[in-house]
Amino acid sequence: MPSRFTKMHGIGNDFVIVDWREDPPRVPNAARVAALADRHTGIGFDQLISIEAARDPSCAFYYGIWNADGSPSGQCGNGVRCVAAWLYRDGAIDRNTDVRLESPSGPVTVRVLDEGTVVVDMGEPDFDPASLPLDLPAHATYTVHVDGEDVTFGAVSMGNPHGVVFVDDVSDPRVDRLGPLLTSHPVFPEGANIGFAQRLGPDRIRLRVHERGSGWTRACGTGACAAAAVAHALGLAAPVVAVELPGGTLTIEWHGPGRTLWMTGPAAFVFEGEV
Ligand SMILES: N[C@@H](CCC[C@H](N)C(=O)O)C(=O)O
Repeated sequence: MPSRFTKMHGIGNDFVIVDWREDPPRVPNAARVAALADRHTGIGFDQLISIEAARDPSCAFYYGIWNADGSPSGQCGNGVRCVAAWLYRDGAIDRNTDVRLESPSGPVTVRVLDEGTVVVDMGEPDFDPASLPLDLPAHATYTVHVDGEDVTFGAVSMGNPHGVVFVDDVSDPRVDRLGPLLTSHPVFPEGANIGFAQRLGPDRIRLRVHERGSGWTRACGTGACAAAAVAHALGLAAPVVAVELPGGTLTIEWHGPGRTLWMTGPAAFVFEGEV
């Protein structure tokens, strides 16, 4: 792994970004990633993100994503905004211009509005259980038995797996208990990111996300997309929703099946480093 990195965050979901554009594709050692992610003895981050040469010729660059435990992911909403801001600062892409970037789960389109704000076309939310994967027959919502209680959730893939549980209050201790249990529930054979969504009105959701491979994070971009998409599909949300996470707010716009979903939010530089 090259020693230089950029520390960034998207509303408190923090990343180490590494520039591997000149290097052949590689998979970092999971134990090494976990050691670097350690907040006491490493750099500390929720995800490691590499910027690499695109494999798909229709895309400008590829980005790889690894969680704090070293496991790979297919998508990262806050991360892709940071990748776009990094590429803009580097002079590799222009502002106010649509640029296709390749994630492990396929292309997304980013537009840097200024160095601190990025709009992303995240593609169409995929409610097919096989896409997560989720080992249950397709339905609007699913109910599983967890720790002595029945828990109902909606499920969607945003390029990575999400379960969304609607709750009266995201600060309820029940949320802290259920998050890790649902993330590793056997109905999700590859694990899942679990969002707990408190509906504040048709255009506002408060959300906390327990992320697969990284635990509770201050924000999860794909989690915000998933919560807005599930809420819209259940008739609980308008097409444009402000999703309040502990670290800040994202704007999510989705007009329903057949349409792609847009996420708008900030990307911030923290420091440059070397290990
Ligand atoms: N923080 C991310 C999601 C990162 C990946 C996730 N933990 C997974 O394993 O799928 C975001 O902003 O979307």
